[in-house]
Amino acid sequence: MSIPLIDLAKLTHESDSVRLPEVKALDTACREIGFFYLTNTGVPASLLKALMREAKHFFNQPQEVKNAIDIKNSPNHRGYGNIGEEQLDEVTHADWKETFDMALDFPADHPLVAKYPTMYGPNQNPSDPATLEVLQEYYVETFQVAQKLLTAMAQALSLQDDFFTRCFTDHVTVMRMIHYPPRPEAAHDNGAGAHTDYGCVTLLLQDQTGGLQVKNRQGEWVDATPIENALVVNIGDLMQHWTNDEYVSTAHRVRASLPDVHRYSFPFFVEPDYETEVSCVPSCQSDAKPAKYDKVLAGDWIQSRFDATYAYREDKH
Ligand SMILES: O=C(O)CCC(=O)C(=O)O
Ligand SMILES: [Fe+2]
Repeated sequence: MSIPLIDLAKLTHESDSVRLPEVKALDTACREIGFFYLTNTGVPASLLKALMREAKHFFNQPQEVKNAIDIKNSPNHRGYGNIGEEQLDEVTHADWKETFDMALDFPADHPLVAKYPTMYGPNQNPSDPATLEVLQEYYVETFQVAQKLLTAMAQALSLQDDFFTRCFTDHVTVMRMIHYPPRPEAAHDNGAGAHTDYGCVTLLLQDQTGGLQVKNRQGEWVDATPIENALVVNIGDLMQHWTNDEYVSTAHRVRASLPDVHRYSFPFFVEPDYETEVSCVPSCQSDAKPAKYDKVLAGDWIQSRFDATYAYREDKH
């Protein structure tokens, strides 16, 4: 099974005859493979180029500059993660990649920071203001894409339009930059080990290198070949819970770059307010198919997944 294309301009079109078939196609993609390309996102191509440029600039800096904002020093998981820090596949190797994470910036005296200090708090920003500006702009633009997409998903699931978007007031959506450096010839080739994502949906921008693979229902690894200016979207575990396994959170992985290739990618992990109560939506349960999962707080769920993949967080709380 290949990865379908979904057009955001059609998903948000005012004419039913254009919008409804696309919402149906979105629904099918979420059920059958849990992955699709999103085209016509409205994010300016110039911003995507600027982001790529700033990522190269950021990761190219001397190690001590990056270490100054080491994620290990952030109780709430923001900043720079060195190679080997994250291991997505719990049974094989640490990932061959370096990362930078940012999210909404909550001042240290905000009540949510006191309540959930491992999820809310300040960012650790790159020192170059030009980089920060581009990252913030991309965060704002991509969050708008996420809101449109979540609205279309609510429609696909016969829910009120704002069923999902109303859970995004103090949300913990994370924007990440990843650099997969060339790996030494003899090293293992886990760029990112096989895993599912934790949140609602992930919107991924990738460069033209390739390497991302998706496991289809037949258990085969399918290449998510880059399409210029399109985002690769996948369903996360929280959305799978929310929909009683109707929408599938699908395993994916990244093969590490060849010895002389650098790859850059930008996942945007769309995650709702910590205190969002996630229990099966009405349209996904029936007498024949009762809710499979207990109600869970979105933040508790995401937290437990973080702790499993980042060694340093295990003794944090
Ligand atoms: O780099 C990629 O293409 C995918 C990364 C990914 O799956 C993740 O960070 O969750
Ligand atoms: Fe992922």
